[in-house]
Amino acid sequence: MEDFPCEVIRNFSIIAHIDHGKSTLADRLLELTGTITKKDKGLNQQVLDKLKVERERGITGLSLSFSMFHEKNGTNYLLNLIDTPGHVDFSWEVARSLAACQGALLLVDASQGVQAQSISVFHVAREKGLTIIPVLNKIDLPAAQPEIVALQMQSTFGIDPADVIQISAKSGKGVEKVLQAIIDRIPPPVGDPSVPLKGFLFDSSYDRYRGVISLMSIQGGVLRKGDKIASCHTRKKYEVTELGVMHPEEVPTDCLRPGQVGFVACSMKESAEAHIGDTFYRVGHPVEPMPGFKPAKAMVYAGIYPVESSDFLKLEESIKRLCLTDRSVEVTRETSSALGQGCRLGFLGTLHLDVFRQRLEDEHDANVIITAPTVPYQIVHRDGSTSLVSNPTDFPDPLEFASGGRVRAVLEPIVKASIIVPEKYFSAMMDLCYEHRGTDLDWHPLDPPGQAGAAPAGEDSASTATATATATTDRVLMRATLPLAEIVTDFFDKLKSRSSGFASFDYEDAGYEKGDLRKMTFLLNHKPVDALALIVHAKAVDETGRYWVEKLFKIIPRQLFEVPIQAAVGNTIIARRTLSALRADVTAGLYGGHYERKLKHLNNQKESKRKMKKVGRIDLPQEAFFDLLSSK
Ligand SMILES: Nc1nc2c(ncn2[C@@H]2O[C@H](COP(=O)(O)OP(=O)(O)OP(=O)(O)O)[C@@H](O)[C@H]2O)c(=O)[nH]1
Repeated sequence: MEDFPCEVIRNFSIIAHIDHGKSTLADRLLELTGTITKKDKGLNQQVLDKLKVERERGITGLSLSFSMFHEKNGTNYLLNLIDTPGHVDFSWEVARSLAACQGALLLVDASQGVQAQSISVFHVAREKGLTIIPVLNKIDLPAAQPEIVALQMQSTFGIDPADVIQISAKSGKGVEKVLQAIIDRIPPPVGDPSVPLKGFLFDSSYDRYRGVISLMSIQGGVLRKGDKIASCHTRKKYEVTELGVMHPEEVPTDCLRPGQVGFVACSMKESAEAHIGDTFYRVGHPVEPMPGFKPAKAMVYAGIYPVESSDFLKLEESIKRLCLTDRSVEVTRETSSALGQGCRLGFLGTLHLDVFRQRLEDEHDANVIITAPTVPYQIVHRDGSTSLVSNPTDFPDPLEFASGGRVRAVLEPIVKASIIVPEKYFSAMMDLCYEHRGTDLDWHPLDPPGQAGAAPAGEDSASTATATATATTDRVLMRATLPLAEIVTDFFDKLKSRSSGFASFDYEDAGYEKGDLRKMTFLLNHKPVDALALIVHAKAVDETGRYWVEKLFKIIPRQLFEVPIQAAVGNTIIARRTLSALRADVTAGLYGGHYERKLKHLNNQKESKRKMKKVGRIDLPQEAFFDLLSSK
């Protein structure tokens, strides 16, 4: 690695909206630099496919970060592609991993145009001061409109259309120019080998035998096998057992030098110890950590319970195992009187939750009930202290807000959302934002005047041409401030269905704001069911109460006695329905003449029902909760 000083190194990332061709371009670059030869292409294609599947499912599977060697005009360059996570839930991690780069390829699909995530990743890259190389992909598609999309990039990002490189990552056309631009336009990293070691952790994966494998970028000093290093964040110490470059598989090296990027194995046992954005130093030689480090924070919480209560220990074991490979899930045990033992899990977002559930079901064969997702609320107490509440059952009751109560206010997380949509769906999107307590709504046209809009995100190439033809209107970029709680349920589904799939959406964290919120409880036969408690905005109390009571009414099986189903806020009942009793037909077989006997039977039945009501509680099967919480 001594042969590669900073001047011949380029560290870059590919940033793009989902499906715009990031992996395909990475694959082409590997091929063009001979990292994957045509001969073993088949084998490596499998490696890439496996990576992709892993990434789609596990999110933290293996990274697509690689080192490539490329000779140009007699100089041997070391090009490091640094992968960034591809979903909005991880936008904060994207920002961290970009800190290891000096440049980024901004990849935009020429048939779909600039999308919401293209804009957010562009801004992150620009804030980091990276050199941005605009690349238009998929120019081979009949629906591609490279000139129009280049103008869109000009009006949205201020990019000179002359700087835009047009490629087809699929066929390889134009990809050579991308390689040239990486060398010509991206500045080399700076770093001094003689200063104390400073390693920046930008990604990690998990290996069953070796524990956590970190990907690090060396900012200063030299890292060698056997070195004792420590984390600035946790202060934990480790010994480097293996290190090297990803080419594209692990290739051990003697050392990693400034500006270089590689893998480091150092007996780190759990993924949770590998914090993206953490800085490592040589034990005894502390350094100033890279700026702006914050550990990943969970934004969506949900309780997870086994459908069969007796499966709890098995479920807990499965959750623990999955957490070994996913550093960002928070886990605590919780008990519900309705559902028994379970775990409360914190996720980065709802997609993260879905992926986790999917993995539990697929890889661990678990059958689980997941409670409604909740965001973390900040409770401001009268004595000035604050606490976070992420479980509706811990949310203060209305009495506690009253004068003399312990709570002064509740703050809820809010986000700044961006939506890109053809103008004809604009008013539907505005309504959607207002329905979800959107404020500060602001918009402006995205496409230069008179240009046709592009195809909906996610369309496959075959239908892209038709889709482009239908979207004849210009597109607008809308921005709004929304409470996070409003977008963790069905916001995204509504956004897609009300825009016929044309809207793209992204959001970023925007801190906390005061919210007028209430804890809603549901009572079955006058008993509150903890697993169903919700936190609801004051204005939505009536509607939400009625909706859930109706849903419960449909799902709960009738009992031998009457069951009132109620929604309540504090002591106030918001909605009620009553399940009538199943009437066992004790008089069947008795006919007309025996009137007195019939009456006697009916009276007996009434008496026994009264008894049942007194002792009556509902034994809701877990499956009923499953139906209730998994249906929309
Ligand atoms: N026609 C055409 N299709 C392409 C091109 N580049 C990529 N694709 C296709 O576009 C789809 C998405 O490409 P990927 O490389 O998986 O996109 P990605 O950005 O890595 O996707 P995510 O990892 O899901 O964000 C795939 O079906 C590719 O085959 C291209 O230049 N032309």
